[in-house]
Amino acid sequence: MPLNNRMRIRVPASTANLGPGFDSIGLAVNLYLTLEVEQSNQWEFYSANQELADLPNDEQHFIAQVAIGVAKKYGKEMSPYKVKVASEIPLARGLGSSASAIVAGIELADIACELALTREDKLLLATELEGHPDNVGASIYGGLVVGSYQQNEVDMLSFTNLPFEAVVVIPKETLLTKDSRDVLPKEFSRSEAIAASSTANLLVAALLSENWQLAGKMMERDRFHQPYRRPLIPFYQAVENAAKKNGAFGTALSGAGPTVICFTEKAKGRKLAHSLQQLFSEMSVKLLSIDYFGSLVEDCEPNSFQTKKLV
Ligand SMILES: Nc1ncnc2c1ncn2[C@@H]1O[C@H](COP(=O)(O)OP(=O)(O)OP(=O)(O)O)[C@@H](O)[C@H]1O
Ligand SMILES: N[C@@H](CCO)C(=O)O
Repeated sequence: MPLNNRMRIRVPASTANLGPGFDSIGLAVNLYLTLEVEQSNQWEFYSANQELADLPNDEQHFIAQVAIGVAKKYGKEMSPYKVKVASEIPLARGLGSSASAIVAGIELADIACELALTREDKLLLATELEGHPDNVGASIYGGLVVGSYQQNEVDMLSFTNLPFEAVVVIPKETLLTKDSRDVLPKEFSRSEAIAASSTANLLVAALLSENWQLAGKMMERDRFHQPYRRPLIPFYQAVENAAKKNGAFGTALSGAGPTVICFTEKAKGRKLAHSLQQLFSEMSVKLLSIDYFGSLVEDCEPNSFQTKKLV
């Protein structure tokens, strides 16, 4: 369907890795990037979010660039759109903001150019742009995703009905994924690779069999990235200790950080969130549930949220 009327695109945030599942495991959570789009004679971006205020307001906007690039890949020309953006996903904090923007751009190109992309097509396009499938997979499919990106293919499974929830501790400071990847080793020895991948394998088995104690142990045993990134996150240990004392079964760095994510069994998150907010009052503490819908496109009423033009 060509995009003549106003449409809404909604994409969930995501947390990647869950400890040892580096570049492979992702979980969609209930914070959203929402776009209202309608055809226009030029690209225009509007938002009421202060955090998005410094982004370009024209064709240079990241979401426009993604949409234009995807259309081009399919031999189509992307016509310009007026885009209103609302986001609950903090930028560069480890909650998949760039992945959600990539998925939104792909969804926009799909509906605008009638590409009829499948979820698998969107996953491959998004993975090529992001470099790994964990965040984008969760944002597209929803739920818990486990994926592998090799030889220009992405294989992924997604899981629903997961009886756990999460509390995130989000600092004010940003940490760009690029900077947080720069501190990681380029290579691992065979024994390190076996330890790291066996930990990730067992994490998946533990989560899916609801063995929370073992899942938490595997989150802490990550060998791929957390040992190298922890020095960048001075409050990590304090959050982990407090989370354990207050009912979390596991703690991990959310994506590339600096947000720290703590997991509890269902219905135990509220108490944990309350305790962590009291202890870490200078940070934003949020109780999150799992999103099982993934990205959605629907018709919408005009002006369903307030915005102003980006400058
Ligand atoms: N809604 C958005 N619109 C335009 N650009 C965005 C948007 N969200 C994120 N970005 C771009 O992505 C950058 C952040 O990407 P980065 O990969 O560093 O962090 P992240 O995706 O939030 O964290 P992580 O990948 O660890 O989950 C921002 O600085 C901005 O350039
Ligand atoms: N798997 C990625 C997620 C952040 O983009 C990382 O940890 O760097």
